[in-house]
Amino acid sequence: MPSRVSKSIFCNQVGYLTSGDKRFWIQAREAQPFALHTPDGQAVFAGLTKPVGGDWYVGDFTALRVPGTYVLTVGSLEARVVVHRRAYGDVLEAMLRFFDYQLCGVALPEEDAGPWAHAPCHTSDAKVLGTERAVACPGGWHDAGDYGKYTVPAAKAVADLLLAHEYFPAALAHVRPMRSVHREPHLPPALEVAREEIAWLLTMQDPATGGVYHKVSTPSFPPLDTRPEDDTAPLIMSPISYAATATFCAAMAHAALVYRAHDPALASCCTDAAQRAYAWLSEHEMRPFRNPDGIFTGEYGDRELRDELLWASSAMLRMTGDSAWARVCEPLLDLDLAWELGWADVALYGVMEYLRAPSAAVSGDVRSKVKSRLLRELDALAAMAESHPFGIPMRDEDFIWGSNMVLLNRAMAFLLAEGVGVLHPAAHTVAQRAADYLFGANPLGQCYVTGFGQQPVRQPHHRPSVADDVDDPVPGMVAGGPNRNLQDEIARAKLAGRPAMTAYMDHQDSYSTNEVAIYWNSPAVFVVAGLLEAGGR
Ligand SMILES: OC[C@H]1CNC[C@@H](O)[C@@H]1O[C@@H]1O[C@H](CO)[C@@H](O[C@@H]2O[C@H](CO)[C@@H](O)[C@H](O)[C@H]2O)[C@H](O)[C@H]1O
Ligand SMILES: [Ca+2]
Ligand SMILES: [Zn+2]
Repeated sequence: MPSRVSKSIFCNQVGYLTSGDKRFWIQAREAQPFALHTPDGQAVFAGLTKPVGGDWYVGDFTALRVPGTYVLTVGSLEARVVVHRRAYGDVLEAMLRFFDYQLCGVALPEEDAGPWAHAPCHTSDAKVLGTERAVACPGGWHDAGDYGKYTVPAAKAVADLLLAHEYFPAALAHVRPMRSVHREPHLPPALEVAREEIAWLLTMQDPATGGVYHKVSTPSFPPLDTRPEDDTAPLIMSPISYAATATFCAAMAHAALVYRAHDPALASCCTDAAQRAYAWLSEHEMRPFRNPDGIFTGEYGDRELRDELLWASSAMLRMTGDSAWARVCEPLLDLDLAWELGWADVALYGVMEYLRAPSAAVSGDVRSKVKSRLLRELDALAAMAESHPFGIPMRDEDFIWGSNMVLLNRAMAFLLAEGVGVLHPAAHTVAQRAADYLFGANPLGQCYVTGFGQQPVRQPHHRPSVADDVDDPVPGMVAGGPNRNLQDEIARAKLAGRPAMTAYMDHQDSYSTNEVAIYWNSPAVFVVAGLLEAGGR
């Protein structure tokens, strides 16, 4: 098939860090000279693109380390590129403020939320399914484009934000959350934002048994053009589940450590909650959650629950420093679980908790075995990135529902590993390629974050953005991204036969490619903060 010649330059539409590596892509039949000029026409850099597979060519202008706004030209094509020490400062702030926009049960005032302000929503108690028991479970974040609040993905999102704070506090220090919606004492930004979800999670634990409800939602998804405050169907608490209780336990144990220095009262609540949740796990079987009759919102079903037990057990190990927990974790670390950071495959969170636990509490042999496997996992991802035209650790089969999260989780794994001494030479290159891809360096030239780039997401499957009378969507939201499995009507009608990396549509009805979710934004916050922190040095 004749190779196609680019109609555009595919580059990071948000910008490039002054000291970072800087690349763009084009489609061509042979290598092309390229140049960068200042707006007044002064040439500052010239180079030649190189083939990277198929008809893709890459241009590298890493050596340009003078901050500024430039015009990149390749033949008759041109693009505007920004080079700056904090090129990702604004997008990082917007991606963290997304969680405040998702807040449930509070008024988002105009002074903070701008035109996307709204009145309090979902303020009624929830009924425990099948009973007359009412539970107050206010606050927390709407999960995604819907208004459900689900324990399992909440645990991932919270863990990611806590990790971002622990790893990259300097990069996050400049971010301004919506101050008016947060209680005193004000905390470092990621902790301030995450505290709202932690406070809601605590309401999801059954005081009598320590078990944790799987979700609170209306029976069905409301229509897409429903504003939060207009979603007044009754709230139902779906049954306690093993997955919810285990991921809750892990998130609480992690939070207990992080908030000890900032909000001791919250930290001690988290400690108790984690202990009671683990006690429930010890008395219950690993039973996958299934939507009960009459409940049609998101299921977050998951048949493999040993990874959730690993995450809970190793979080308890790190929280207590008690080596007895290591004896529980070690056999689970030996299993052939998927070491990932997903909402269903969570083992890598457990691995990280184990490796970050006090060394006196773990076996030195197991620790080094775990580190070796982690390095092998990263080697496999690095090999994928090496053979991908855009340098991302993705194969065609990885372009599934939430593929942008898959990519961001993989980049996050490299940066997490660095924090426990598992250094991979490809770490920062993979993280930068993931950001380049997310911000526009992809075959669609799509910047997958609302409000950013020359071609931002404009029609996300996000009820507040659809239902309001504001043209622009809520900013800072990461869209799910290409999904080759055609899992919504629009995708089936318009995307059939498309190459995996282009099976995406910026359409409000394409929920399987264009929704947004708290646990798609959370790895993005981690990775972009990591790039900023490294670039800021
Ligand atoms: O769309 C984001 C969420 C909006 N709130 C309701 C949730 O139910 C929804 O979550 C998504 O729900 C989808 C449907 O259950 C999940 O999709 C599944 O994701 C799996 C991979 O995680 C795929 O293997 C599988 O084919 C696909 O159906 C996807 O991960 C998950 O992010
Ligand atoms: Ca699992
Ligand atoms: Zn709400």
